[in-house]
Amino acid sequence: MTTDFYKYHALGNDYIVIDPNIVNFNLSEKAIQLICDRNFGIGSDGILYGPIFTGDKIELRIFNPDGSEAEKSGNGIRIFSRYLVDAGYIKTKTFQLTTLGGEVAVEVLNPEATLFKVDMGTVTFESELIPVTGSPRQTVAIDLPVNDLTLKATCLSIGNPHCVIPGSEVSQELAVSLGAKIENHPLFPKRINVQFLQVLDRQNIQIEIWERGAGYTLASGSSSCAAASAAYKLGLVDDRVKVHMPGGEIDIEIVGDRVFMTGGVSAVAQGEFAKDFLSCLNLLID
Ligand SMILES: N[C@@H](CCC[C@H](N)C(=O)O)C(=O)O
Repeated sequence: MTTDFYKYHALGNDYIVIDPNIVNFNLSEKAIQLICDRNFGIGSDGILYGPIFTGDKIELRIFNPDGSEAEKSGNGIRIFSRYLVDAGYIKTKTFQLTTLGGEVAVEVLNPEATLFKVDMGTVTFESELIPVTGSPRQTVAIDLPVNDLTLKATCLSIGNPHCVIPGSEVSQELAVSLGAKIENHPLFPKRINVQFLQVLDRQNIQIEIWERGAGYTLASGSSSCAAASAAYKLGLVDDRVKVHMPGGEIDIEIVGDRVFMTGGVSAVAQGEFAKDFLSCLNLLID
């Protein structure tokens, strides 16, 4: 059997790895949508396409299930790092990856390669860099009108854009009812990932997530970095925070404007595309 794809999850946030060094496969928007479809395809919260070797860099491309390309993904980076170790590309404890959202530094924390620490890069609250429309400003506790509510949102970029909304309680219902409206709000020209944040104490936060291009997900690494950074900026938490999500927990450390994320990865499956499925995919490729 040849292996066309690998599937992993990080706290229930599942990704399919497609390695262009193995599969010569043109990933059109429609092909991505079909592969990620939970009824007509394999099903996942996204596709990790790589490694792409350019000079001494290892590039990773990250796709959402709607076919859009994301600049960064925290769980995606840990999953892809696990794949690089599993596939024998990486034999060192530390290495760098290049994403559209910048360079990240990865550390493999255990011999089984199930736990990773990632330097996710720097956070910015500057509206032009996220981006958020309107006059250039720091987007900390800004008004966000949605339906007949005016929410208080803190927006930031850690390579990809996030909008964090603190509240006294969070739930899946809240994320599902407001997520798509906020993702596609006119304030956010590149759309946005949304986190509903409840501060449990100064070292623990709970979040519910609505991901740009993916919808409701059980966990998100960049969302964990964003929610912890927003809570820290608002003075609600310390610089080390455990982020609780429906799928599990991630540890975040904030050092100046840099954010470090520590969390696990689990392998799920590896497999071959069936002939029927390949014919469907071929029809979707130009
Ligand atoms: N699940 C991810 C985030 C994936 C990208 C995101 N949907 C976007 O469009 O920016 C994570 O773990 O960070």
